[in-house]
Amino acid sequence: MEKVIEVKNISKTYVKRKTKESITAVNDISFDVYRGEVLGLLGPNGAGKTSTIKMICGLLAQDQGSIHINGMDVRKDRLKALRHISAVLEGNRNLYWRLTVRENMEYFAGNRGRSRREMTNQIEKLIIQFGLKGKENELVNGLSRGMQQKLAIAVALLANTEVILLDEPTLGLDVEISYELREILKTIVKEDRRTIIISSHDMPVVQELCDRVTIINQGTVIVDEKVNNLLELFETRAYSIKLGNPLTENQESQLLSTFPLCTYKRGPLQALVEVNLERSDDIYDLIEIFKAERTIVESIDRASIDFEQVFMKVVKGERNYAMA
Ligand SMILES: Nc1ncnc2c1ncn2[C@@H]1O[C@H](COP(=O)(O)OP(=O)(O)OP(=O)(O)O)[C@@H](O)[C@H]1O
Repeated sequence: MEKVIEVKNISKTYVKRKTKESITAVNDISFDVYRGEVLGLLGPNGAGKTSTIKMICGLLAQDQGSIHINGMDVRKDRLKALRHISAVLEGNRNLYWRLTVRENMEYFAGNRGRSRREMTNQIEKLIIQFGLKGKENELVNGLSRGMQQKLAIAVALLANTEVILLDEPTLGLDVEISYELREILKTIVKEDRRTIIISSHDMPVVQELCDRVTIINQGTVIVDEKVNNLLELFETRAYSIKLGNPLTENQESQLLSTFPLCTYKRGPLQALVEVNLERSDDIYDLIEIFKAERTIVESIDRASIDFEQVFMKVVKGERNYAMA
């Protein structure tokens, strides 16, 4: 597969003006994005996602390292490289507030070698796809936040660039709009096969849309893996164990010290342990804890897991999330 975006060893340190304190937001990050791939750029607050996206679209200069888009250096060949990118950044909408929905679309579609008819057809298609029908002649100013966000993404698509960067596309939207946007993006991803980077805290969006994720924490990459592989890996390790009698206090504290990320739910007569067994030997440690007080194990089942749980486990630093 052909690399469209190549991020090599980039770093960025900010120096606070008042205190002169320096903050390393990005520390030697590298990753590639291949043609037609949807990459999720994830990480907890302050991990360095927005800084990374801003460097990719040339809004922020890295201190070290290089970024190439279709082989063009974003710093040295800036204009040529940026011709391939459209970005929707958080809180920085690519829209004119005093123009209507349709005027914005027509303005940003530009010509880009397309005939007027072709452009009008694409605008019509996006108006329907993004649920903007009936709003075409309204000023952006008066639209709801969800509508503005949908229009911002539609406008980014209209530029017909190969690369689209979406920073937190569903942030601050209510559940319904967020779901609707996710479904629209799903169709676009399937139909268009553009190369997309999505930075998001919205794990259902990531699970549904992304082929691969790069997870960063404190400015460095901690995981770069296909979404399905990560889910599979954690699924094969997640167990749900039903106990016929609750654990003693001593057993409970041993369980939580051996498996700090497990959950223990105690009922009056029964109990449930949900645990991730990272190494095959872990099962023996677990059984030893139950055996010590002759606890009845009623069943051991594989637990289902979603991407939100995978993300939390990776970020909280389970001992070994690398692929076996
Ligand atoms: N202009 C700036 N000046 C000083 N520090 C900054 C600046 N921009 C970002 N930072 C700091 O750099 C670190 C990384 O910030 P960045 O916005 O890239 O992270 P993020 O992963 O996008 O976070 P979030 O999910 O909260 O948006 C944070 O500690 C942030 O406070």
